[in-house]
Amino acid sequence: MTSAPWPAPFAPTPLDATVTIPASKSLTNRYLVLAAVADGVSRLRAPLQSRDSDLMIAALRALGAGIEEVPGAGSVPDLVVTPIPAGFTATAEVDCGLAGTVMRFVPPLAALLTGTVTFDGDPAARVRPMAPIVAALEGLGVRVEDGGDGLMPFTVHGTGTVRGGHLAIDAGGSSQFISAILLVAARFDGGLHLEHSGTSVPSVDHISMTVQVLRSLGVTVDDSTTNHWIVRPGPIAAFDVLLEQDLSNAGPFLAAALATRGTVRIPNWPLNTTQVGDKWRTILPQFGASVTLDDGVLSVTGGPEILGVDISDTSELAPSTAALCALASGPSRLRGIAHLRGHETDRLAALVAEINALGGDAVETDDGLIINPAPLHGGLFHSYEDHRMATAGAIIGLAVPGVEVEDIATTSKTMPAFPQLWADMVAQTAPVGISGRG
Ligand SMILES: O=C(O)C1=C[C@@H](OP(=O)(O)O)[C@@H](O)[C@H](O)C1
Ligand SMILES: C=C(OP(=O)(O)O)C(=O)O
Repeated sequence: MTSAPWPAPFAPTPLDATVTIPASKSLTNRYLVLAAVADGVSRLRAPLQSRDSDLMIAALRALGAGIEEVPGAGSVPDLVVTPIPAGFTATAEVDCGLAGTVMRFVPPLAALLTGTVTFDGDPAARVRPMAPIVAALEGLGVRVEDGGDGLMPFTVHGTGTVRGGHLAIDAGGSSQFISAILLVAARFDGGLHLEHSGTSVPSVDHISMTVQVLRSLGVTVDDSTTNHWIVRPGPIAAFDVLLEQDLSNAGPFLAAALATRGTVRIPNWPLNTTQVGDKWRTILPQFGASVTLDDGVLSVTGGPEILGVDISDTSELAPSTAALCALASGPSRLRGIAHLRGHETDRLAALVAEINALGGDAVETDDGLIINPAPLHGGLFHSYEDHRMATAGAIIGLAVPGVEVEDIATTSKTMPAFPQLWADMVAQTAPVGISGRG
């Protein structure tokens, strides 16, 4: 169900705000999968609570994992995960919603069980690329029944073991195809030699995250040859981990500093992280912001104007980046993001449509966007059930009076608290006008 249009807070004066962001989706859902196949009971401290993590928890419970909420140190409960018992037989239907991490990461795990597991999701999920996962499982000797198109819905018929060995897939559509197989590969009889057979893999930082998380749990992964990953069969250690905040979801809040020529601070910024969102520290200065990281506090101050940029491989940071480009005084180009056409929506088309509907000048290229300066006006910014489209609209709305975001509740995919956190951030600087239409 969608909510009424959300009048995006307009900030006529510079913000001066401090914000804390909930936990990382990518880390929470990786650790959940790994806890389900680990050698003992694991604990996730301060995990993300969101639609994508809820869907992952429900999926893993349906596959036999025990997942219990217990009081944590803060307001968010910890999760204690008991792994799937050996020999577990599953007959389950997994709802993937629109979560790439659920639809890609869980089928290889289902292949390790005995039984039949059907995967389906939102209508928008049924067009997200899945064929390399289906092909990978079939290549590993697992029977998968689909409609012949490699899309959801499909059913995985597990026999309790996966033989492993050498496997070549084309992961040009999503890094998640690689991460998905790597996450459980130590449980394959012969381990795995995974090879990417296409030209380039997108979102490589997310693959590095997978590799580093696996290594931290004692799994041997060799990624020394480009486009090859070798995982040795063996134990996956149980763990007790405190989740980092989501640095990609920090993006809209940091962008708010630029959109209002103000300052936004985020405490507890991790000093060593595998999250792609750490790249904000190099992306935002290109727009003219000053960025410092002192005593774990990331502080971003917007410059007198937002400069145009030319940036490659922004991955899931692209929608927030594009929102800043739409507010910039010079032309911008975003490259290396063709695969965004297979994200929650076709993000390239959606960004062009919504920026231009507000008077902007954006065009698609083969692999990204060109966004030229143009005076923006208020209007309805559609979110396409895409959390990052909704937050892109919020960024623009800070600088342009009269922007409304359709379906702001879609931010619950990874950050249900977004509207509240955004309002709290804006309220930290008075006076503030709230400017909706009508
Ligand atoms: O592994 C992950 O946690 C993710 C990988 C990336 O997917 P793509 O490679 O499809 O961009 C990213 O965009 C997504 O939000 C999360
Ligand atoms: C692409 C994204 O999500 P998903 O994990 O559903 O692929 C995203 O969060 O930007």
